[in-house]
This record gives sequence, C-alpha cells and structure tokens, in this order.
Amino acid sequence: SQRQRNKQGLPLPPGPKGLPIIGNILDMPVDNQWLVYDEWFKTYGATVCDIISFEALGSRFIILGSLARTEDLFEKRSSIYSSRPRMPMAMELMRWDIIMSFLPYGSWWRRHRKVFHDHFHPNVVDKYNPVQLTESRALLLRLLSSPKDFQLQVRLTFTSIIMKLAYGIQIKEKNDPYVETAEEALRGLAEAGIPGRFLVDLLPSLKYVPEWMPGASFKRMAKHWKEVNGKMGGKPWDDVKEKMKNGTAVSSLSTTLIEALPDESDPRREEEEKVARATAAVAFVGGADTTVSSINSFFLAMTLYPDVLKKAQAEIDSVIGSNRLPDFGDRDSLPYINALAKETMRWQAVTPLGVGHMSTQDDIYDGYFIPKDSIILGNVWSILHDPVAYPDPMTFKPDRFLKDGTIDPTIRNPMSAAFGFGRRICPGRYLADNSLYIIIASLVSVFDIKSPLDSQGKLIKQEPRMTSGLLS
Ligand code: HEM
Repeated sequence: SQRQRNKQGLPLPPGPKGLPIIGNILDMPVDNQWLVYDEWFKTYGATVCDIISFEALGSRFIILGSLARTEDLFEKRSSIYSSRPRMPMAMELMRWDIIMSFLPYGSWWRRHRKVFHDHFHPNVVDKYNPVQLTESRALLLRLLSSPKDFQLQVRLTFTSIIMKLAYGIQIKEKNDPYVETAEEALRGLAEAGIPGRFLVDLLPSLKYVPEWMPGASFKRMAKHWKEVNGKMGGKPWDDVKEKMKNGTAVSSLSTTLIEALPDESDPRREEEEKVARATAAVAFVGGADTTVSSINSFFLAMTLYPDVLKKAQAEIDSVIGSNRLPDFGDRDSLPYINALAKETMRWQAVTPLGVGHMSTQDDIYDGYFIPKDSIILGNVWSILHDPVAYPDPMTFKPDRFLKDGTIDPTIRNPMSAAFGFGRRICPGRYLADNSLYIIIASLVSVFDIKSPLDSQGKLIKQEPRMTSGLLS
C-alpha cells in the first residue's frame, strides 16, 4: 500500500501483513510480547532478521532485535530516535507528563535529565551507599523473622531506600500513606505504560469522549490516577519544605534541591521548582518497582540453581569470613558476586522491551524506510539472550562473565541493553547497580534460599514464568 513505501520506493522493515485499517491489531500479542517478537524475527525475514515492523491502528511499530540495530538507531542517530510516543492516556489524561521518563525529546526534558544526572552520576552515587547499606541489613533482619514474605520485604527495602534518599522520610512498615499513594500511581502506570493498551492511545480523539459514555471507563480511571499522581509528587515535597521551615528536615535529595532553588520572589522560581519536585518524584517512579523485579528474579534463580548459591557463599566465606557482613568496600574483591549480579540483570530482563522511543523525522536506514512518529522498541530480551554473546542463554550461569577468577571485560555487559538505550538510557542505573550488589552480597552471606516444601516434605519445583507489562 501507499503507506508501506516512501518516495524512493524503499520498503518498511518486514513484518506481519495485517488487514486494512486496523493493521496488525489482531496479531498484536497481549502476553510476553518480547517472546512473540523474538519469533517474528525468524518468521518474517528472508533469513533470521533483527528488525521487524507492523502497524496497529495507525501507529507504526519498529522492533529492533540486536545490539547492532539499537546502536545504529538509538545511539548513532540519537537526534531523531530519542523522543517518546504520545501516549494520550498516560500523558494527557493521567498527567504523567510531570515525569521526565515520558517527556518528548527537547529542552524541557533536557532540563529534567540534567538535574537528575547531577545527583545520580557514577561519581556522586556513592553518597547513597550508607542508606543502601542500612536498608539491606534491615532486610536481613526482617527476612529472619518472616522469610515467607520475602517479596513484600524486598519491596519495602527499595521503597525505604528511595524515600529516604529522595525525601529523608522514614516510611512505616505497614500502611504508609506515602507508599500507598505512590504504589497506586505506579499501578496506573503499569496499565497505561504499554503502547496500545488503551484504545485512546491509538485513536487520540477518543480523549474527548465524555466520562459518562458507555465504554469511557478509561476516562474515569484516568481521572482517579491523575489525582493520585498529583499527590505522589506534591505531598512529600511539601512536607519536606514544611520541615525545612521548622528546622526538622533530614537532609536528602529534596533538601539539596530546595536549597539550590532561586528565591521565592525570583521569576524563575516556579519552573525551577517544578523540575526539582519532578526529579525527586521520578526517583520513586523509576527506582522502586524496577529493582524489586530484579531481586525477585535473583530469588527465583537461587531456587533453581543451588550450586550458584553455594559458590557465592563460598566466595563470601573465603574473602570476608563469618565475623562481619559484606559492605561496599568489598565489592572489588568479590568477582563471583559481581558476576551473579550481572547474570541476574541478563537472565530475566526487568523491562524486556525497554521503554518505547519515538522517531521525530522520516529516515532511511539500511535500505528501509522508517517513517516519522514510529514507535521504536529495542527487544532487550532478545539482545540479552543472543546465543553468540551469551552461549546457552536460557541457563543462569554467572561464570559466563568470569575468566581466571576476575570479570572478563570481553563479555558483553548486560547494562548495554538492560537499562535501555541512547540518550534516554536509564539515568538511575548506577544506583540500581549498587543496590543490587549490596543486597545480593548481604543475602547470600547469611541465608540459604530454597523452594518451599510440599506436604510430603519435598521441594516444590519452581518455574521461571514472567508477568507481562512495561515491567516484567
Ligand atoms: C533494575 C533496575 C532498573 C531498570 C531495569 C531500569 C530500566 C530503565 C529503562 C529500560 C528505561 C528507559 C530507557 C530508554 O528509554 O531507552 C529507564 C529510564 C529511566 N529510569 Fe530506570 N531502571 C532501573 C532503575 C532505576 C532507578 C533506581 C532509577 C532512579 C533512581 C531510575 C530512573 C529512571 C529514569 C528517571 C528514567 C527516564 C529517563 C529518560 O526518559 O530520559 N531507574 N529505566
């Protein structure tokens, strides 16, 4: 059809044909999409290919299946592949546009990104180590008394880390009002964050239908989540300001940001404060659920690969002994633990399709036409299961990253895909990496991790099955 080719007659990348008007909406997978797209790489290319495309209700999707492709587009051509899909549901109705992660590429996004970077780049991120250390030890204690709740406990750990470093707030273990608000907001995001999940994202004019119309339940959902979002960013920030006034604030990212703001009377104040407030809030949005998911995968891996756990424990025993717990100073002398953390990020990707980028110009790439406004997804799962880079990719094998007892720099670091790509790559990845290290090291130093037992006392075999969504 007309849309399939540009003026020079170049084709779009291959993909399922689809029907007129609705395109490939019927083919669009609802579950574990990354696996289906991984299959499509084999189905639609002349040989196995690593770029496919399809259309769903007017949106052009391009899926990239190799690091070579993501580097070509997200890095080498980053000036046109760094925006975000429009997402009317999340951005315009639920007002997630306060959060940097979803802003279109441009100067407003860049201001947010710079402030965030100032507080989380590799040379400053160690200032959060004390909070991470305290919270990982608190996790050990809680697990000792209620090991069955490990998922809850891990979640509490990350929430505590983020709330402390962002706002200096010590959260309550149960029914904390800040946490409840933020988690409700994140539930909305998980629903709305997937391109195509809500019809209004594919047909933006639907956003004008009145709330009472049959089928407009998305408008009522959006209204609720919009209120929750406002509270998530506003409440803790205002509380910190209040505490600073009466001298009771604990120093945190927020106090630092507030101190650096221009005076209340300065005309720049309002905008600067908006950016600062969003910076603290985005730490929670980006930093809570993501790292939880990777630690959950770690627990699963330990139940499936007991020898890995034994090896990790042996390393801790020989390097640290049994009189103290590991800390950040030990990191360089624990290569196996470092490899274990890397393999955790590789084996089950937290964001198996990354976060969608949007192209902002028509482009010609490798003989293909890539139209402006395409949604480009890097298939993180495919890249991290590339059998050439990672032989036997489905197996959990930290040793793949080691050579002669140290980390082998020739093995591709999962960070090259696990945190997304190009100018939008996750700016919280150094914080996440530190959290992952200290929690894994602390857990293996004191606990065995095994599957639960059935009524006959036999281990119940675990299966790696992942949930679908923006975060898996
Ligand atoms: C295991 C942990 C994490 C994973 C797997 C992860 C993954 C990602 C991915 C895939 C993206 C999108 C990149 C792209 O568009 O190509 C992203 C963006 C982002 N992440 Fe993370 N992340 C993690 C932890 C964190 C933490 C701890 C923070 C904050 C403290 C954070 C803050 C952000 C922010 C602010 C963005 C938006 C960047 C932008 O749009 O410019 N993330 N993350």
